[in-house]
Amino acid sequence: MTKITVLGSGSWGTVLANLLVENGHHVLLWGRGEKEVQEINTQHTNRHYLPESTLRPQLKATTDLQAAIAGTDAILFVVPTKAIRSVAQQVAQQLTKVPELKPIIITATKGLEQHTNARISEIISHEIAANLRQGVVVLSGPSHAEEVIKDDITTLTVASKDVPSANWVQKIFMNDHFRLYTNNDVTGVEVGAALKNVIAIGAGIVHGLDYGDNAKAALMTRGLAEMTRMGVSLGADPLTFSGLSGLGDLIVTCTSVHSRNWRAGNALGQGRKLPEILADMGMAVEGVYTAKTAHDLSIAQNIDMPISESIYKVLYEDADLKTEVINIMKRKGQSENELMRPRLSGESE
Ligand SMILES: NC(=O)c1ccc[n+]([C@@H]2O[C@H](COP(=O)([O-])OP(=O)(O)OC[C@H]3O[C@@H](n4cnc5c(N)ncnc54)[C@H](O)[C@@H]3O)[C@@H](O)[C@H]2O)c1
Ligand SMILES: O=P(O)(O)OC[C@H](O)CO
Repeated sequence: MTKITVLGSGSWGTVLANLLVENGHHVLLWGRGEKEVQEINTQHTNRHYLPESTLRPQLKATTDLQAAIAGTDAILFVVPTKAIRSVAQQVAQQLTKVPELKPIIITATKGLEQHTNARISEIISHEIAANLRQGVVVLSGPSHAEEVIKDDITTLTVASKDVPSANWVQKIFMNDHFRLYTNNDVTGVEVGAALKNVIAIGAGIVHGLDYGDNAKAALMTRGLAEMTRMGVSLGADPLTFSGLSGLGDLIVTCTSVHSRNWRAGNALGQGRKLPEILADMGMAVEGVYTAKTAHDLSIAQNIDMPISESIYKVLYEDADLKTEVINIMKRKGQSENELMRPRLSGESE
């Protein structure tokens, strides 16, 4: 039987662990909260993150990282972006004690690290030396935990430069309601996954401000153009952005009430303040964090990202929402044919 370690007992980690149990694998879920781990083991629930769901009784959780990793075939990271590096360092410490283990590493986290602008697979590959593991595989796509836990139909992308590792991950996750496609464009998949969260905050803002469907379609389409521009500047294939990890995830995150990013934006549009929104959410809202990285990256790469930049200003500079919308509309006329438009210094965003 395949043994899989899942790191992060929040919404997505718990649901992916539960799905792997459903597929017949031996799964150990590692969490940092003793109470949460006890609840999963004894009541088969995780009420803070999944209030209405019951988990499979075979799913076991632990706070002991060494025990979670012992004898494992694969380690799946599902902690928020800001925790990835420190958790990867802890994992590397454990793997050094058992160098013969060499698990496949998987990540389902969506973000870009602040200050370094690094993608999740880059952080993990750097912190866990290649001699301690097999390939690093990225799992991404339109997938809300709230629907996967109900066995609703979901499709994802598994991206890796290591084809055997990607094929292995595709196989362990697939079943009649969970379908995966492989992709070798790791950069495109990870950049799309991270940047769509920023655009989803914008989609929530537009809804909260009571703009119509035209505005929502415009935001998603021009947001996708920004995501693609940035991805291509970092070496991604533009076609990846039409796939599940790009357009697919953008659609679900910009239109679903399950989305934490959309809900945060919607609350901002209705006039609530960010600290209060985040405190009430009690779950990762990755787009808030990624908006800062997108801002830094757009300067570093000299890439024009007016929508993401406006969202950054709303989040970090307390900019007025309606003024930002009007400023985007009043920008100089552009051609839709242009893929790589540089950031124009001094232009009003
Ligand atoms: N929720 C979803 O439907 C969903 C779907 C696809 C991808 N994702 C991505 O998965 C990642 C996790 O999201 P989530 O929704 O599960 O978040 P969440 O807020 O529901 O859970 C995060 C979990 O990580 C734990 N954690 C935080 N910092 C930690 C640390 N330093 N060490 C150990 N554990 C730590 C928290 O205690 C919590 O259990 C995010 O990048 C998100 O974008 C989420
Ligand atoms: O709830 P969100 O906004 O974090 O989005 C979750 C997933 O990324 C959707 O695919």
